[in-house]
Amino acid sequence: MLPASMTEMWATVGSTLASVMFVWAIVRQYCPPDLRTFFEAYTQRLTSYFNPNIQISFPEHTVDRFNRSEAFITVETYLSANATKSAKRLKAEMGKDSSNIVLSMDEYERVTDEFRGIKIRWASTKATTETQPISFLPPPGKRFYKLTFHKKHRETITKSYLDHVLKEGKEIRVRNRQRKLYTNCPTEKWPSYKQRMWSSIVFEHPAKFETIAMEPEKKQEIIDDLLTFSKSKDFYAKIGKAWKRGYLLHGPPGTGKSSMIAAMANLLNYDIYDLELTAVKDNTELRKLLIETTGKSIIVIEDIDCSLDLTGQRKKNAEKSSDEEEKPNEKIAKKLAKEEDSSSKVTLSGLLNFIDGLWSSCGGERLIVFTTNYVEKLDPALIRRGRMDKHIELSYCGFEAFKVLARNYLNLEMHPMFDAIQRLMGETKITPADVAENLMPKSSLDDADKCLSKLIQALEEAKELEAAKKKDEDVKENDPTLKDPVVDKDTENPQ
Ligand SMILES: Nc1ncnc2c1ncn2[C@@H]1O[C@H](COP(=O)(O)OP(=O)(O)OP(=O)(O)O)[C@@H](O)[C@H]1O
Ligand SMILES: [Mg+2]
Repeated sequence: MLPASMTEMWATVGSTLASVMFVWAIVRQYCPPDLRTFFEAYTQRLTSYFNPNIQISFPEHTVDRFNRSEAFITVETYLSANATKSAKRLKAEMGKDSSNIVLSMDEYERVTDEFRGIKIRWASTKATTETQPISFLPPPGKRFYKLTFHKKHRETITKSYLDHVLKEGKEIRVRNRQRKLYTNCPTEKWPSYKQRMWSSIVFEHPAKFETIAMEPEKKQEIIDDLLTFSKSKDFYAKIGKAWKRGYLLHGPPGTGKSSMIAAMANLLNYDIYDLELTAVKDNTELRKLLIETTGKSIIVIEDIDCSLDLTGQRKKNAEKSSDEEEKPNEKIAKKLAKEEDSSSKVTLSGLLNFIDGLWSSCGGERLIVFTTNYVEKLDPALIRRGRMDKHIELSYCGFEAFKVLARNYLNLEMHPMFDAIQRLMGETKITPADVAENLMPKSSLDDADKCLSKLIQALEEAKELEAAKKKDEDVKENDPTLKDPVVDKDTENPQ
């Protein structure tokens, strides 16, 4: 039992505390705001004098209050991945694609993190804001994360730990984000505020480098090239070059150019901007589109030879013919050509600027990929190294490429029919798309033998067709009377 004097003392302490709190409540309510702020600031200074800890807070909303602060989101991501392992109260929210649940620290929860042996405390707090005027904006500084550490670690925390949190948080965000496939909207719709320059869907193409059929060494070379590029931020900065790289994929139809672009995006975790050049009005619009793209992306222009008159030849010829005598039909044709021309005025120089002009450096970490079936038609300026740094030829299916397809489609490593296929592939040309189509089982009764027989049959047919064509050409070669009349397309009369 406590002695009487002790009991009395506790009673006095208790009643004094109650009185102080009562008086403080009165002061808080009736004290003029200026005086109250003065008191609070003074108390803060007094406590911080004795408190050995330092606090850094990351408020959710920045001054403009519309956007969530980047720092807050990054810290939130970092903590969701790292600290939620130890937190006892978690908050569950639906992920962006509504297919997964994202966990984060609940409000007023605390967790500890460790960095180079230093203990760091994180708390998720909510500021109790005074009554707000009616506003459509989110209340200022509503939620924030608070980082607390001992003042002797100030240097390490502010210099190294915060960098580590931001870097890791950003990496997790990139890993978790949903990738998008963008396409440019027709320019006449831009002024509408609802219409964006790029519209997007979620990018979920299953192509991977493992499923692309090509020689293993060539494939490895491309993978190494891409991975080296994605890790070369500092190197590009050192050599004074914008962090971007151009790829030209060329080859006959059905050899895997589009599939390779999807595989590239999946390998590097990049978005794809599929640029439809014919829908772009002029060079200025092209530049605007470029500015709207983000980093970690692949800008694709498919069939570049069809998108533009990039050879610079045809127009010159057309101009030349205008000096000569004009027939009525020619006049109409020219008028039509002019009208067509006004729909897209993107020029070769505009495109070159798009690739490596000053504007192209904004954003960084971008691949620019052109595809074409006819590389020889392109202007050499467009595809010179430095613009299109790496030229990749995707060609007809070789035996090594066939083995990749056989593994993917039929789960086959070896088969007695492989020898016949290898021989035939040496004698004739077939695209990977045709091989893939033959290897694809069409019913539950189609087994490996049936699919391989179908492929052999297709190869034999292709071989016969090629032989017949060659024979035809040889006959024409030896008999000049059978040769086709030579037609110059550029000067051809459009009658
Ligand atoms: N190298 C390849 N590896 C695996 N599959 C391939 C390959 N090439 C073609 N295919 C198959 O053929 C289909 C068509 O290929 P893809 O669209 O990539 O060809 P492309 O070269 O882009 O043709 P185009 O020049 O006509 O655009 C793909 O869906 C894929 O299944
Ligand atoms: Mg394609």
